[in-house]
Amino acid sequence: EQTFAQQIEQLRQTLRYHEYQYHVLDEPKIPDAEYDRLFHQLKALEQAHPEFADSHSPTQRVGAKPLAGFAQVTHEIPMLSLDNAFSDEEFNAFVKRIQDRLGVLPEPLTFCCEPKLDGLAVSILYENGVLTQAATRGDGTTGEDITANIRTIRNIPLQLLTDNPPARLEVRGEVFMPQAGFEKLNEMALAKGEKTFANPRNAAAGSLRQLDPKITRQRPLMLNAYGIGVAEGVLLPDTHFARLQWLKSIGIPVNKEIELCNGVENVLKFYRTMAEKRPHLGYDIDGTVLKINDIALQEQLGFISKAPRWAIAYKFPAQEELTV
Ligand SMILES: Cc1ccc(Cn2cc(C(N)=O)ccc2=O)c(C)c1
Repeated sequence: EQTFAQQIEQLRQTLRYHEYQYHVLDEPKIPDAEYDRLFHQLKALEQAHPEFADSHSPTQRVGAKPLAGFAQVTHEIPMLSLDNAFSDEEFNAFVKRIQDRLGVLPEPLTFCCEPKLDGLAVSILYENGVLTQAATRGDGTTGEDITANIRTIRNIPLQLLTDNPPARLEVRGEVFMPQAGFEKLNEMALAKGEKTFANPRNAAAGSLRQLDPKITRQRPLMLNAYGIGVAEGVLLPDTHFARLQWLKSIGIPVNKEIELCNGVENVLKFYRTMAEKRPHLGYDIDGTVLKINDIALQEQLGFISKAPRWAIAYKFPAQEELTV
């Protein structure tokens, strides 16, 4: 015979497991209706026993009331934007710059190749395994606190699926609206004489900017993680691809098209394959993101963050140190 507390905790674990199977592995073990039944069973138990309330329960996705405005969040690590390439030649020039900086390496460079989802970049902070804050990218340094809205997105876990969570883990990813959900949303908006959205990206942006989470909750948004910002109390894998696999293993959804490519030819093949897949992915992408997979090499290469691309300091030769 289980106590109510045990029943409630068991249902929470069961729901988290099924959310992982459905949203992260795309391998549901039960029909949607069965998940729905369990979900409402937990809700009823929690309402009957408020002493066991827990804000991280799978039932706690919609905040109480609308916000008056969005607080600001300063990113501990800036969320920088990417340089663009628009041709094979420009990508080759990018690789050559890397090789010149690294010095020619024995084996070909390994790239982690990802589709570039056309949505909004967000930062989601988990402290001791529970979701505590989420923010938009903003200008890269400061974003808006959209925690309440992010909590309503069903494929974002409110709690990481691990027994020993990191003290702090910042997940970075793209929030997007699949095309089918976008079309359904615009149909409903038309039927209600409300404004429609021009494209899924605008619809996602508009949905995340809602002050009332009850509205955001009705929007078909999803997250795909693409990286890690702050990480404390955990030893991360030493390649980007392995880090994404780790995120997936603890319940964070990662795009299934991501793959490793050795050498430039295979990267360009990935780019062409994604161009072919683009019309039937079910969500908008505006290109690919190609990253050096090895973290040590990433750190060796660093960022061109502060330096503007349009200005350069042309210095005089160093003067001989004045000896006194
Ligand atoms: C009514 C209803 C309930 C749940 C879902 C989607 N879904 C399914 C599962 C599942 N099958 O394990 C788990 C989580 C979840 O979000 C839909 C589409 C509709």
